[in-house]
Amino acid sequence: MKIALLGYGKMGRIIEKIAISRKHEIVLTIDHDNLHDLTAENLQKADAVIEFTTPASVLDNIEHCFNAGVPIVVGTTGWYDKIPEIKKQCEQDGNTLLYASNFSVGVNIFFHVNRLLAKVMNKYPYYDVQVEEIHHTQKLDAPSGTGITIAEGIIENLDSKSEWVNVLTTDDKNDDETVADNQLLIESMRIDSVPGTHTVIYDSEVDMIEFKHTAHNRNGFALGAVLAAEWIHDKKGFYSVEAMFDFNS
Ligand SMILES: NC(=O)C1=CN([C@@H]2O[C@H](COP(=O)(O)OP(=O)(O)OC[C@H]3O[C@@H](n4cnc5c(N)ncnc54)[C@H](OP(=O)(O)O)[C@@H]3O)[C@@H](O)[C@H]2O)C=CC1
Ligand SMILES: O=C(O)C1=N[C@H](C(=O)O)C[C@H](O)C1
Repeated sequence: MKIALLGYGKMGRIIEKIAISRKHEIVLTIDHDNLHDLTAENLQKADAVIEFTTPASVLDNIEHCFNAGVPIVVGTTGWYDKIPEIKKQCEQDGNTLLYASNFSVGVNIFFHVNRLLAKVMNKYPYYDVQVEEIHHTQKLDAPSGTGITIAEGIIENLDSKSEWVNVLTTDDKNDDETVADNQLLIESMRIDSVPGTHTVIYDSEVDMIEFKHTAHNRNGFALGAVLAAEWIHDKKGFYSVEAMFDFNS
């Protein structure tokens, strides 16, 4: 398969290696220094695009791929308030996009079990729940996309929570934020070069249940993104990565 990479940072570089190891060809690589090469003609050389850039550039990149008629796999986080608009554009105009807040197999198993656990915890209302996420200090967005997906999985299945709120603990002005009973706290921490750690904590007066995923490196994210490009390149429409993993079947 021919793949175009939008973003050649920490993720773009690992995705390139994994794609080549799976016998794909990288036909275009776009980063900040060669944005002039981001043309429909160049994008159309690829069977699929893999996009890992920044929250500020992802929407323009999606538009470029839609205009060029090339399927896009989006790994960038921090744009999810625009999902309804993008989904509509896919459905109306026959565009193709697959996104994931986290492409790793382990995290997608975690997402699935997190939903099941939240359902179980409905029977035990004396446990309160919160989500913690830890990432490297270069991360631009908070909470993490993965943290949001985990929180949404809890809110959809646990009757006591109806919205999430975020506290970035390095941000002093948020330290005193109070959390209402119906709110699910996502606590974000930025520490050194941590690739991504997510924990769901159910706490009661007598004990605590911790459900945790720790990424040891970025290889799992990158492999998942390449698998997604392989899965989507001949499809049409708007997909989340859940459709690819399909744990319910
Ligand atoms: N879904 C998932 O599984 C995962 C998602 N992510 C997400 O992916 C995104 C990228 O992560 P990561 O690779 O670690 O970040 P990096 O900052 O290492 O890389 C992003 C790259 O994109 C470049 N860039 C900026 N603007 C553009 C543009 N308009 N077009 C093309 N390239 C551009 C940056 O250049 P410059 O530095 O010069 O600005 C940089 O090289 C983040 O949003 C992160 O949260 C990360 C890991 C896993
Ligand atoms: O920025 C990162 O590094 C990561 N971002 C994704 C997120 O926001 O959840 C996925 C992973 O945790 C790494």
